Amino acid sequence: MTDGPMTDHELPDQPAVPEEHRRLSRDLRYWALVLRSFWGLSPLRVSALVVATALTAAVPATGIWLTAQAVQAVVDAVLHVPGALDRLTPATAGLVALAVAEHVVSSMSQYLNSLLQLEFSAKIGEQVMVKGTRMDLSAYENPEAYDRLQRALRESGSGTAFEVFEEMMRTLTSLASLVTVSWVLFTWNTWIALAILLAPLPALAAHVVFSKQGYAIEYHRAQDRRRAFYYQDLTTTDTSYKEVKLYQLGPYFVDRYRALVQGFFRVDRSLARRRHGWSAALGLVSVACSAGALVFALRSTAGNGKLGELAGYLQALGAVHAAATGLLLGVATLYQNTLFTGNLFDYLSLPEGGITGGSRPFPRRLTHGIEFQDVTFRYPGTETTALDRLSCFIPADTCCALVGSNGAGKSTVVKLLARLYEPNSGRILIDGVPIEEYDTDDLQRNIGVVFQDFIRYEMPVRHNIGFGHLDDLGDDDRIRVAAQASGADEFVDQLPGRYDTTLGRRFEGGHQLSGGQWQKIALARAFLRDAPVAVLDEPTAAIDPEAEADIFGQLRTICSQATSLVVSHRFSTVRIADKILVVEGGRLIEEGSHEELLSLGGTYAYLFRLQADAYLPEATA
Ligand SMILES: Nc1ncnc2c1ncn2[C@@H]1O[C@H](COP(=O)(O)OP(=O)(O)OP(=O)(O)O)[C@@H](O)[C@H]1O
Repeated sequence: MTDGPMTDHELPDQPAVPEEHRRLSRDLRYWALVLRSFWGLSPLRVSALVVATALTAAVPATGIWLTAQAVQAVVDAVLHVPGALDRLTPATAGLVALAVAEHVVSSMSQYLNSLLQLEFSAKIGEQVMVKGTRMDLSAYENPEAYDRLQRALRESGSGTAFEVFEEMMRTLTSLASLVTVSWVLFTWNTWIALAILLAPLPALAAHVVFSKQGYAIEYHRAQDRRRAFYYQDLTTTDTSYKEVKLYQLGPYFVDRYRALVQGFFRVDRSLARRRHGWSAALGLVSVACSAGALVFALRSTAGNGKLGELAGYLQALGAVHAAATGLLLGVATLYQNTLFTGNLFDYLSLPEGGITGGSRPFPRRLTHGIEFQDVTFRYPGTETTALDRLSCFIPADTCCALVGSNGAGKSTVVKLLARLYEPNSGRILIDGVPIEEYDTDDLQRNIGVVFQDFIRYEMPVRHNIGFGHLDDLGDDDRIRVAAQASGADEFVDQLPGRYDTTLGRRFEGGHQLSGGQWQKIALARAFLRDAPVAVLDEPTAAIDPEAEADIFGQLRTICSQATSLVVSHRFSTVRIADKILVVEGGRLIEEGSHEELLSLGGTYAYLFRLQADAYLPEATA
């Protein structure tokens, strides 16, 4: 994919709307999903809305008929036709009653609509969140899947699903209005009825065609839109500000953004030109048709003297135009919004968490250990082999270190152990039992992981640590003990609200921490978990040497109570491990204790000496 936006040249004449989206059956499925969602919110309100819709639909035809009756009664009264005034009174009363009823029903519909909209937007946001928690990690790490997720998120906030529901109701109303008005008109004169009914069609056909194209453009633009947002993000967030400023990257990102947005504009402008050109041209055909209907109606009335019907035709011209416009715009908007809403419902109906486990509870303490047997793994959608028949053993109640150069596969080992991915081949055994036999939730509850890119929750310290074990959120003692273990207690005690101080800058009163302090908080979170398996991916990277020494002491304590895996580039951390596993290119190349590996004189010894020399050049000279 190039970095430039889609240009006019790349835009196909017949846009490549994905095949799936062309199918009516698919749209019907989305409509059914929309209806089911709204019905689920409140069957009573939806039923009331359907009744209101039916009543609204009957208004134009009733109005036309009553107007014709009233006008004819007036004409007859002027001509002194007997009984004319008797017909005028009920027709007038009917028109008044109709106006009142229309007002009441329309107010009620608006109220019901706004309630449903509020309920739906609250509910759908929650559903998207819940779904996000149930998706596999691959949905976040694979660009295509991530795009889909972003589109769904956009739809959940944009209200298009509600518009689909609203349009469905409006389309039904317009359709029913057209049918009832046609019925009245056809009873008067077939040709006039046909002319009136067909008049709006040409002008609106263009809208349907161009809505499809509009959608196709947006659909294919998803990546570029995301890129544009990304450039915006880089120039407007606190985390990127310093580097963007000092490297003077601002103008570059603005230029990239501008190039993308101008590309969007060019394509949109071209579409707008064609859309409006065609609409104007076809609109003329509609105007001609309406004029023809008017001429017919006038001539016919001149012949038969039915002025009541003429009044009905004149009113019908407006009513049919409104209903047909409502219908076709409704269908076009419905079509477009259905496609967008499809993103949301497709996402909500994606298969959840392909990684399923068995029912075996995870052991409270390992007795044998963790074993990778010939494990091979490729990230979904890639050809790179991240782990290549990796075999290694982490004995129970020991502290193992995983070392290797960048991209060697260390974090991938952590992800497989935490069941965020499944190996393509090979087995992972925990206490001799294949990992997939354990209940996945239980397994994940029993692994305390500190990821390299741990989360900095912009919430109080208590939550930042308490999230390690939610049940302990209110247990001050346990939270403090965990903070002591990671060395976080010292600076937390200096914070204005201590454990209730909000961290980060996003929210009012927030207190920003240094990188190392955040890391200590993340460690405290893992310590609180008190899990039988502890995995620390670069646990001390941002921590000062003094604190590091303290944390090592704690790590030793943890290691004596849990089976631990420490991923680190710092050999001062690594050397405390009982066993060190050296990986390269996704394979285990060396293993043993620090001393054993040093005497082996292989990769580990080389890397260790490299680092030690950097610290103590004279000592090792
Ligand atoms: N989400 C991903 N999608 C595709 N490939 C990935 C993904 N994450 C890692 N890889 C690839 O898998 C291989 C192993 O990556 P991994 O992150 O496990 O290395 P690592 O040893 O932890 O590296 P580092 O020391 O830099 O953290 C690398 O070739 C990397 O490019």
